[in-house]
Amino acid sequence: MRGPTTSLTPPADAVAPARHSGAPAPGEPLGSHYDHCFGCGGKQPHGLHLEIRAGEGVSATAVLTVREEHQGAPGLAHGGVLAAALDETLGALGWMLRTIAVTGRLETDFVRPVPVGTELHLRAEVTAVHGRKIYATAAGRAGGPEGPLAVRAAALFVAVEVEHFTENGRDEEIRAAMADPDQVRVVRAFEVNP
Ligand SMILES: CCCCCCCCCCCCCCCC(=O)SCCNC(=O)CCNC(=O)[C@H](O)C(C)(C)COP(=O)(O)OP(=O)(O)OC[C@H]1O[C@@H](n2cnc3c(N)ncnc32)[C@H](O)[C@@H]1OP(=O)(O)O
Repeated sequence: MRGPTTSLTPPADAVAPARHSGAPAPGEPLGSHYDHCFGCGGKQPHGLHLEIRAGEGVSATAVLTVREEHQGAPGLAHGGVLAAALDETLGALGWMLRTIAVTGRLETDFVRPVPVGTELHLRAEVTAVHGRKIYATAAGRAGGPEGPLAVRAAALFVAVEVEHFTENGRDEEIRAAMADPDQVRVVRAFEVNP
């Protein structure tokens, strides 16, 4: 039996990504997809609280300020926290395509250590689309958008229906999410994909 293709190189017949006509203008916040999300949720006390903004084309940006609670070694960020920030910024690209998509594969290179207090400037972009598969890359630079490269990632996201969440999530949270008009608006925004 054949498993999933794990290559992060788009196939030859992949197409260029198309920015959705309803995507926010470059610089505008994309908003959180879920209040309790570890990456972007405003109501998640343990979260990264990333405010992700639309970029040019099919790209997005965010700034992670590395805090004490993000440490993995004395004074240095934990790699898993940095990978989560990359994953979240990449995940927000779904807003630019108006497609609900989840991470299938995330490959991360940790290029240099990231001290507590660093402002890590993240930028993610979709590079290609092949059916349900969305190929994307991301980078995190220390101190500014042109600062030294600290982390980078290549990823494959897979487009899913809202049932991916309703059929797999815990009932309690699903019920609460579907009773929240703001959350329903988020889902509707994704469903309108002409
Ligand atoms: C009610 C509330 C609503 C809330 C509304 C919120 C909306 C906005 C949510 C946004 C959220 C973002 C948040 C941050 C990003 C995360 O962190 S997402 C969380 C982490 N990711 C996950 O939990 C995903 C878990 N994995 C899965 O569910 C399934 O494996 C997947 C990824 C959906 C794929 O399963 P599938 O749908 O059965 O697809 P499948 O047919 O196996 O594969 C389709 C294609 O993808 C390829 N593929 C699949 N997996 C892989 C892989 N790992 N590597 C390479 N290729 C792969 C296959 O080879 C296949 O390719 P082709 O044969 O078509 O060429």
